[in-house]
Amino acid sequence: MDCGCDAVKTPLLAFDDALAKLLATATVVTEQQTLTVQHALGRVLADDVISNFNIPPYANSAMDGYAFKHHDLISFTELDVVTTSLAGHPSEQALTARQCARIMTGAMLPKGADTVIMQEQVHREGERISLQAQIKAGANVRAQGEDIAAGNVVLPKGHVIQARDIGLLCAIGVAQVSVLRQLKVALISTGDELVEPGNPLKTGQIFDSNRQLVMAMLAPLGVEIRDFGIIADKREAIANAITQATDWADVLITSGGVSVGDADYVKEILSELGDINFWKLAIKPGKPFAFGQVGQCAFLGLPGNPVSAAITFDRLGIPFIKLRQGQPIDQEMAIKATALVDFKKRPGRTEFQRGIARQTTDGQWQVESAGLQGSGILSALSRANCHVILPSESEGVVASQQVDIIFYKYL
Ligand SMILES: Nc1nc2c(c(=O)[nH]1)N[C@H]1C(S)=C(S)[C@@H](COP(=O)(O)OP(=O)(O)OC[C@H]3O[C@@H](n4cnc5c(N)ncnc54)[C@H](O)[C@@H]3O)O[C@H]1N2
Ligand code: MOO
Repeated sequence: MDCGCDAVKTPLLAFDDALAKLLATATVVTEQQTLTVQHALGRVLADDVISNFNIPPYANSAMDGYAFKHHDLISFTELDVVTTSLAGHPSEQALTARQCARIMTGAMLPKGADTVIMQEQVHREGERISLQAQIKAGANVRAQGEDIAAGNVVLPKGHVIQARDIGLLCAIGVAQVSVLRQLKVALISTGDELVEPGNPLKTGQIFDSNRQLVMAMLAPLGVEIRDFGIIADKREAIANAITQATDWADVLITSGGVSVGDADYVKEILSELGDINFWKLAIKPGKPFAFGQVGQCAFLGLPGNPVSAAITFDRLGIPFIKLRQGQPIDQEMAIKATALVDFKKRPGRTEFQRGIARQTTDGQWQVESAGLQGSGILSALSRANCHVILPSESEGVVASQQVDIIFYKYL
């Protein structure tokens, strides 16, 4: 039993139950904004995007060569070159029997043509060509609308815009899109011992690493971040910072002060200003993680220990924020790996240990420990590439047994 602390009174919530509770409250932002396509990367579409154009808008050549009517080949072995079609400069001349057009890749097919032969497959003398290869009707022609038909939905509402979609949107001539607004995320570190990196370190102080780590994890999610910095372990200072942050943000992320120490005010103040949905999880690291609501703002109270902050934010914070932003949460697949060492634990909490997984030549996965598993050991977290997941009631695994791993994506 723990030390006479609140763990005695507050039962630990199972990881899956905590995640389910968290996600159950995750309402998606509804406000929309219009953005130029260039600024829409990573954003969530608020409406379907419909193409006003056929793409390609006109039948065109896939090769540099000669365009002609395939039917002519029944009667003729040679064709006269009567016009030229360049990309951006279509030929005005319609082809008649036994005629062909010099044509370049991307150029519009002249009227009367339905097939293109590449120039390497013809013999040209003056303005006459003879075909040196068999060719099928319609060969090397990109049909009008073969990629996208006018009126089709090219990207559905709710889609997260990827780099490749920017190309697609530009190809259909869309300059602006309607997207959901960014989720506003505020960050606070608490602790008298904390100093911003780059400043001198006095006795009893450490550098703040949690806020920067969480901000780095948030970067690919494209949220709007406001950094409220380091707040001293003083009730009033913490209450002020939390009030300011929750007035502005959709989600407040705090680090530290959620355990049971004499200066651990964060959880206490959050419960005074709002409601704690749950506190204390049956997970390791990250037991004192707290979740709740102050006014319209949700808060995620990360434990101060750096690895606990990182792991709880990865396992609980990222899916919550993705869902609030209207993004689908990652369908993570735990895979089986052979433990190369013992991964031991005590029953009672689900553990997310730091592992280094590698694939063998026969495609099997193996995992070793990334080092010390303490919740302050950032060097092991940095070396690791995956969570080694040890179920709550297990005592871990011994070397050569199979264990579940999940690769880091945001860490
Ligand atoms: N009597 C008990 N003590 C503790 C318990 C418990 O159940 N009973 N739980 C332990 C666990 S588990 C964790 S995790 C920590 C969490 O404590 P807090 O969230 O209150 O965090 P702090 O006490 O403020 O700090 C803990 C640790 O982390 C360092 N820290 C804090 N913030 C940062 C930061 N931004 N960057 C880097 N390092 C940070 C801080 O200096 C402490 O060393 O409580 C255990 N104690
Ligand atoms: O959960 Mo604490 O995070 O064990 O250090």
